[in-house]
Amino acid sequence: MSYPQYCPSPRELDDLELLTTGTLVPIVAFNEPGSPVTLSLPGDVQAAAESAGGVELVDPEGLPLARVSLPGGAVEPLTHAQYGPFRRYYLSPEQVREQHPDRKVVPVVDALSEQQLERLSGAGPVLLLAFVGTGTPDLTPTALIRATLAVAARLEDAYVAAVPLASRGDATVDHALGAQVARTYAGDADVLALPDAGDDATYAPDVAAIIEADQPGPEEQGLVLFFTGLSGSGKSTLAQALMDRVLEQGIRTITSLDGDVVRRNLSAGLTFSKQDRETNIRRIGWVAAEISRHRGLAVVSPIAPFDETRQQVRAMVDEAGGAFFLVHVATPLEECERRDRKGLYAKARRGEIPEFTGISSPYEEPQDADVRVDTTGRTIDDALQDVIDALAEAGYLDLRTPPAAEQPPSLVEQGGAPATTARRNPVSDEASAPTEVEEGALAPASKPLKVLFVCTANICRSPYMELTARHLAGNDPTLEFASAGTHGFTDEPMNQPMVEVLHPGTTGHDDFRSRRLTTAELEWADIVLTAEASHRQFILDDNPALFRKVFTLGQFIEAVADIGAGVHGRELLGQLQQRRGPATADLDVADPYRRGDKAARTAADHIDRLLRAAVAALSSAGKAT
Ligand SMILES: Nc1ncnc2c1ncn2[C@@H]1O[C@H](COP(=O)(O)OS(=O)(=O)O)[C@@H](OP(=O)(O)O)[C@H]1O
Ligand SMILES: Nc1ncnc2c1ncn2[C@@H]1O[C@H](COP(=O)(O)OP(=O)(O)O)[C@@H](O)[C@H]1O
Repeated sequence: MSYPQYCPSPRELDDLELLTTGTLVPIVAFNEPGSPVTLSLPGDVQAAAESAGGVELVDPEGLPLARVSLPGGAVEPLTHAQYGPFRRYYLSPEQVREQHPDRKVVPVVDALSEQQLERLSGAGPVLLLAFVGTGTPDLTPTALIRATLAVAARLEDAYVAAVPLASRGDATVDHALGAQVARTYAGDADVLALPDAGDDATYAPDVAAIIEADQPGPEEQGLVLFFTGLSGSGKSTLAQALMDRVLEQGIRTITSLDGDVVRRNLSAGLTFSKQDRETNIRRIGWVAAEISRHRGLAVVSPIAPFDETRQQVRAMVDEAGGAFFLVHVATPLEECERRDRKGLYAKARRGEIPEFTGISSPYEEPQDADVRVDTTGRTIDDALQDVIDALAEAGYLDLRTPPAAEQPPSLVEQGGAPATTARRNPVSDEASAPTEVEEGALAPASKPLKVLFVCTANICRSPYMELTARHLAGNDPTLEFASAGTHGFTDEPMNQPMVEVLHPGTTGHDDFRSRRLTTAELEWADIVLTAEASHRQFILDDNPALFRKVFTLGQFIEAVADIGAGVHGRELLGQLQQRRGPATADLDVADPYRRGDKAARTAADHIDRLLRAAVAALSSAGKAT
């Protein structure tokens, strides 16, 4: 009967290696009575192992390392771990006694100080035994070996060996086990235990440099910004606004793992059962932790309703050496339900969505949040400020100072797309030279404002918007228009029912051909106006940094109405951020495709109403003349 396979924890993997090399003698097997060297199997694996008589332990990549018999826990090695930096220094007690006999063995769990070095210089031939197991050194294992090699180079006669003795989280047990291992390595020679470095310790310059490089300050550390809260609480909105600020500062890059986006990609197919939600969050946590391992910044915004799973993510990030910062977007259920921007709460109340968080599935309020923000009755910028202040206070990220070149908001060019890249003008289809506008610099008032309309296939609504807007604008030199589709085919003509409802005198429909939305077009545009919220979301999923310039046409007009008459062009764009309301479904322009002439007429009338207000507000012609 074949043994079930199991990949143990990092601590257990370290122990396995030590058991197979005889490092832990007199302990020779897992789970000896009273021994701290344990292997714990999940219930199903334990049951299968008991009936098979043992378990096969594999490394995280699935390579079989050893068989462990049950009961008894005796270990039969299959392969030795052969990889990892400085592997050549991982010597067994037998190898040490053979290669480096009669040396005092000095256990090392941290970089050695100048004072400790001084102590060693008169000690004769030594073997510095670096304890590099999981959780033992404060430094990473590689840095501890590097620092120990640097110290050995300063001594007259010293060698270095490494042993992966892991911490059990109990100082007394760790100390006893460490002493026992050191004695095993020493054999007949002595063990020389150095006193702790103490607070006044100083380090040789090369050792100090190794410590510093290994322990980045909080501002250089990887960071996982974790927004948790009910659906509609404002997680994505705040996360996106925060990412804008990070990108504007230009110091760090970001990986965004938005709840909805993850569900469409990394977690496609998962449901909202407790188990699937946990899987979803652990996947997000795993990816985010890997990003933090490489000192990146990951911004994640799932509901993450369960405390235990959030704690697991915290532990994963911690293990990867990153910092975990929990933002509880604590907008109460009543407010989220009032917003109901996706209409999901209403459905959940009607029983059409089972296990809906806050209604029929629990949300466990975090007790360990680094900051708690209730967005009720507050502007996005105001709520964001709480997060920014808390981040700065924690020392991870200081977004309080605006970029040096910050200009008065009404004059700053909108959007986060780099302004120095070559831009294609989608209207004329000519490649334009790189613009002379530097990021953050004033956008010359004389430059036309570029408006991009977006719908699904660029054959009904967005071409109608483009052509009608141009018709309404007449010869207005302050405006340029283009359109594109999120999906669908390119080079299709405009849909005939929509051509039929164009205003008399509107030109361009004969030559019009559909186009798929590209990054170049998004960069070209000063403002992007979409037919539906789903188009806006589609763009923001891939380009969260464009948050400030993408609106649904209906959402834009609501904000314009709020700002009032008399504000035009770029000045208007500057004020939009403060007046931005939600892109709710009732503001969408319904899709008339294949729904007959009446639907085309309805869509055209709806668009006309919105466009008249839009063109009047976006045009600076009245002001310029
Ligand atoms: N049953 C149920 N409960 C909660 N939410 C639901 C459900 N069904 C669909 N949705 C939509 O999915 C979004 C939440 O997905 P998450 O991946 O963040 O949820 S979880 O963390 O796995 O619990 C959430 O999006 P946000 O509003 O952005 O939070 C909802 O739009
Ligand atoms: N102060 C605020 N902070 C964040 N969102 C706000 C605020 N005030 C109103 N809202 C609105 O609440 C809604 C929150 O939606 P969203 O950010 O998608 O939430 P979640 O990602 O938590 O589901 C948006 O429509 C947003 O415009």
